[in-house]
Amino acid sequence: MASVAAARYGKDNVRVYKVEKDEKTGVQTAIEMTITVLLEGGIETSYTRADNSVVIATDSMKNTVYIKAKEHPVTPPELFASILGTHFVETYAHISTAHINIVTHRWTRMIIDGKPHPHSFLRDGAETRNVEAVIRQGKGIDIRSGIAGLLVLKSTGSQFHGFVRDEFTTLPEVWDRILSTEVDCGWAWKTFSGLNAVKAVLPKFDQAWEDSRNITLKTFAEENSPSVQNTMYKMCTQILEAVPEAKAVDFSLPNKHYFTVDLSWHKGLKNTGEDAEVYVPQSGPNGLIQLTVARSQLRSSKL
Ligand SMILES: O=c1[nH]c(=O)c2[nH]c(=O)[nH]c2[nH]1
Repeated sequence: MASVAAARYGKDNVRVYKVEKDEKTGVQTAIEMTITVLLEGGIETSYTRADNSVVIATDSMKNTVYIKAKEHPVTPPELFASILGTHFVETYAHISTAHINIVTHRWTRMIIDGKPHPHSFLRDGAETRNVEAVIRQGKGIDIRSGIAGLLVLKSTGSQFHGFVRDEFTTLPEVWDRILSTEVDCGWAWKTFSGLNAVKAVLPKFDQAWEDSRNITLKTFAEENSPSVQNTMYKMCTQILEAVPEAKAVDFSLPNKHYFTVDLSWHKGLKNTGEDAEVYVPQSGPNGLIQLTVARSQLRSSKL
């Protein structure tokens, strides 16, 4: 006999834009998000017996996103995800869990003649602020906040040596290399008991995002990196210290390689070692280094 082992469904790629207007100053703020809603619960019969009486149409989920965006603040995204998810598990008795993902895109205020412009913005990069929230009926809210698509490069201040050398190894050891990656990182909050518990720590969400971003950039820039592995561990431990409410921090970093090119065949041009100036950016294959550091592991590593 076959049986349903797992099922969830919902609306993906719900695009929403909201403008916040400060009537006193005339300053407006643009917020653009892409939202995913996935629901779980007593929906098995919709798959096994064509029982649509348990189906909330994904079209209605999309409508709900727009209505809740009108009725409530959409920032910080951790709050809006919690509001949305709580609505679904509290409104529909047979829905036990709501998975709400929010990707917030950058609309950075323009600086015109040295002054912040009241209503004009630019997209200064593909970086997004992300929230993955799981809202369980009567069992609290789990949130992972994060940053994705933050492309960084340093032209020196990175090394890689001392790794395994055997009959499969061709990579030379280097004491000076280019380091580039696209940061995907996240910090998982301790479980919130419900929407009110999320509301109680509201300012901490923006602060955690700012601290995590600053720590990531500062560590990347200032450290003479011995490896992606060690640099990302340093980022994780600092974020755990800066965000006491986070129980774990994770990073996924592709190593975007830049290869040197030997040009000595052309009139003896020197372009290797200390003379390297022209490199060939690689699209793939690339390294991919991942790490999660949890608070308890951090404590035991200090013993
Ligand atoms: O920082 C690095 N870590 C690795 O594991 C690795 N492997 C590799 O080929 N280059 C690098 N760089």
